[in-house]
Amino acid sequence: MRAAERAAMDAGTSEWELMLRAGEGAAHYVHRVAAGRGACVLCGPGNNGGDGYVIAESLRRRGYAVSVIAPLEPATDTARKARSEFRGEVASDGSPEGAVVVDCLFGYGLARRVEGKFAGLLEELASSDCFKIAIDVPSGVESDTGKALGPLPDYDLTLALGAWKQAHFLMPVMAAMGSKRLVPLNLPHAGRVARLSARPRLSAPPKDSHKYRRGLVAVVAGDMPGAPLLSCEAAMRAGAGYVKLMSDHSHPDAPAELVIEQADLSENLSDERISSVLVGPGLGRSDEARGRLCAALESGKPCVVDADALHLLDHDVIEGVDTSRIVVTPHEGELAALCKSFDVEADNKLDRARKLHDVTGMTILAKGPDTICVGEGSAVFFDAGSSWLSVAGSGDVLAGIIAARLAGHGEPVRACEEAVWLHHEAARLSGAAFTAGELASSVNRALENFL
Ligand SMILES: NC(=O)C1=CN([C@@H]2O[C@H](COP(=O)(O)OP(=O)(O)OC[C@H]3O[C@@H](n4cnc5c(N)ncnc54)[C@H](OP(=O)(O)O)[C@@H]3O)[C@@H](O)[C@H]2O)[C@@H](O)CC1
Ligand SMILES: [K+]
Repeated sequence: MRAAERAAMDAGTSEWELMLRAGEGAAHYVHRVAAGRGACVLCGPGNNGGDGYVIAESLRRRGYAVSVIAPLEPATDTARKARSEFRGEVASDGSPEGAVVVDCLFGYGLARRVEGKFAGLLEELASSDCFKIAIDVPSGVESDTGKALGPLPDYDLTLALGAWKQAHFLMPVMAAMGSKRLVPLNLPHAGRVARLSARPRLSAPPKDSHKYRRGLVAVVAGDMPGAPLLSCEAAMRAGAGYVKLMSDHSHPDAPAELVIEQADLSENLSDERISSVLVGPGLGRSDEARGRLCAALESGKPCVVDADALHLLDHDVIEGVDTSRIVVTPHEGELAALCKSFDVEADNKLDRARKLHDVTGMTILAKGPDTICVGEGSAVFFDAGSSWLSVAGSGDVLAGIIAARLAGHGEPVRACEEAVWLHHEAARLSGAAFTAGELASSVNRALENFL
């Protein structure tokens, strides 16, 4: 964000102009929700506070009763200019009062724990029943990592300025931001920025399609039959033309359309019509399971590695394998296990996923309420899906969807993005307290909504 702002300034746009765009753009939203009711703006010493004075002046000109509380005088030239342009009163003390309170204490310049008067204001805000708006990011939050450095009220609305910051899509702060909106500043993009996954557009199979062209997914099963069946169901409903279950067990509950292949796994996986392989759900963690994982990876096909298989992955297992074709789908505990196996250390989820990708070359879909995908290109973030997705078998369904999308086009990051959207949409269609089986059977209806 700083680089983008610097580039805009080097190209002739002043910092003041950027602050006006930010403040006026945000004021527009504040005006819409305040709808004439009294507003209070909390201003910090940096440019986030500067935005606050611009917002306050914009509201004042619209006829609002606006109060401003600023515990410290502005510390930057641009914030001082914003302060001098505000024609209303500024108090250094007081309580946030008014139907709407706008929090401009700190933005991405927050550098240490919030204490003293600033912490007091955020605590009062937290216990108030006003409508709470955070400008850029909630003021007690480190914008790169989402780490809380101070009190974190439950906001109703967060207005990101110019671009999304990583904290907008990371837990636990993501859950405290309320609705999120982006105020455009018309900045050029610069450097490695956070990318929010855009709603994908999927297409129906072409007129001359046949089952292999749509993709043949091989699901490698192990000791436990239930999980891979969920993955198969999801893969069939996520657009794959053909799904085979590679299993040495009998599956009396398997649907008639699922082909089950037994015996020599490596031989079966050498079928050149297979376009992706999923291994992990129900695999177990025995030596035999490890052998099946190796067979899946050695097939050279694009491969989704999930669940038990994540505990078996290490440097030896991926030795000589083209890891750019591998997608791993760890939840928090599995991510920690993978980091241990590959000697990766980092103190937050995003950095763990990034480093794991750098060390292994695999695409990492780090699951959770704040799912992140790190593969080729910049990290991809997602808006939260239904919290009902926290149910056993939900990951098996997601893995099956990824395998189906991967079978269709072979692009790991794209497959992950499409799958997360389909998974969220299937959850939305399934309502409350659904089972993983119901989730899997909603995937084709979800797909229909992206055509
Ligand atoms: N640059 C641009 O072009 C544009 C930027 N824009 C806006 O600027 C925001 C970034 O502004 P910023 O860099 O001035 O940082 P900001 O978040 O206001 O805070 C820094 C100040 O707080 C202080 N401080 C830090 N931690 C503290 C603590 N715990 N407790 C107490 N004090 C603490 C710190 O003091 P210091 O650490 O230097 O002692 C410094 O004085 C950005 O989020 C967006 O809203 C938009 O207007 C668009 C144009
Ligand atoms: K803020």
